Amino acid sequence: MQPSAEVNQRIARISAHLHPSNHQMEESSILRRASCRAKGGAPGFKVAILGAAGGIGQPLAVLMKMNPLVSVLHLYDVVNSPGVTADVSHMDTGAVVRGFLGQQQLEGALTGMDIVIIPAGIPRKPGMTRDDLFKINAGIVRTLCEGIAKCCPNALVNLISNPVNSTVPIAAEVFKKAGTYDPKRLLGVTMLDVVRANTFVAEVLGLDPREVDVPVVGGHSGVTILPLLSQVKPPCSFTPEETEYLTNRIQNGGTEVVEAKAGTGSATLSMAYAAAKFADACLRGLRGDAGVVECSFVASQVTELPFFASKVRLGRTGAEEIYQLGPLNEYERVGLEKAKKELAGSIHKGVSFIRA
Ligand SMILES: NC(=O)C1=CN([C@@H]2O[C@H](COP(=O)(O)OP(=O)(O)OC[C@H]3O[C@@H](n4cnc5c(N)ncnc54)[C@H](O)[C@@H]3O)[C@@H](O)[C@H]2O)C=CC1
Ligand SMILES: O=C([O-])CC(=O)C(=O)O
Repeated sequence: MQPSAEVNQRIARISAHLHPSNHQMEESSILRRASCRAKGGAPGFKVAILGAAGGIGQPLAVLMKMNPLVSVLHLYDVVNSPGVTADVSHMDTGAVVRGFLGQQQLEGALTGMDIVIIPAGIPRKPGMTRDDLFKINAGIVRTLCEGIAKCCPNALVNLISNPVNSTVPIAAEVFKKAGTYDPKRLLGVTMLDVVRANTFVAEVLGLDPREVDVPVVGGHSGVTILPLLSQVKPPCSFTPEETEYLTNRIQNGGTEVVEAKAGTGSATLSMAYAAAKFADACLRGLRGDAGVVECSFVASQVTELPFFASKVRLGRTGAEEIYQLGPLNEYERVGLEKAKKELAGSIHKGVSFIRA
């Protein structure tokens, strides 16, 4: 017996879905959406990941697909996004997943998004500083932010690509140029420093890391990463040796992973966890939850520098309140001066990249 026209159509649809060529990908996801009942109607937020096929992007896509606050998840990359999308889309969680490949699909990836998370760009190899990534990643961030300014100017941007101390100022300048800049909506992701600090401090204190809260301020590179160990919760004290050990370990956590990975990349799994934790905080803020506070590298008046990482309260419009640093001890005051000196140069480098 010959299959009916309807069955043939259904088979063709399934086949396009399972084997999407790069060009077919968007078309097949449109067919898929048209053929599914009641999908995409769930309440929730729309999230895009740019660089979704990378070391951070892939596990982050899994974690965001698991987040019940996400109703639509767009996965964009310049390579391999069809495979990652097909894979993640099979998870039986609520979010509808759509894939986008290459610059010509950037608009589709961004239109209508509430949050855009950016882990696009090259990672470090042993012997490199984060600033060594500037040459390549600055241009990538500029292009992606031009897309955001055009397609979703009101989205919250979670910027992960290094060097964060320069890429956040780059993004700000792109948005200013486009006339869409809202400092509350541009958030440099420094959450991994907090995640590491909580873990290392908990180890020293013999506590569960989930009970520990360490504010980490400044920026996201070397001495600009400044853990405020005098403000750890639950309240505790450290010997000078413990303070020195913890500060160094937190500041060099990224390098520890880069060296252990021996040329194959930098932190991806812990970073995906940290990025998902931060994005979840942003989503809860957007939903209107009270008291959502995390550290982030943002436009700031906490110091004389135009950008600085500190605790921020996340709300319906982004970083709605930026907290002062609070009382610092002598060790932290010296650290703050070192951090500001290096940060000033990195911020200037980012700003000049767009203004020059
Ligand atoms: N903020 C933080 O705490 C951390 C930041 N990072 C940074 O995150 C970035 C990504 O790291 P990994 O995922 O390990 O690198 P990766 O190389 O594994 O992945 C990067 C992805 O970006 C994609 N990509 C490149 N150009 C693109 C473009 N124009 N548009 C969209 N996608 C593009 C690549 O195709 C690749 O799939 C690096 O710059 C790294 O230094 C890494 C760890 C922590
Ligand atoms: O160290 C790197 O290059 C990646 C990174 O930012 C981190 O792990 O904190």
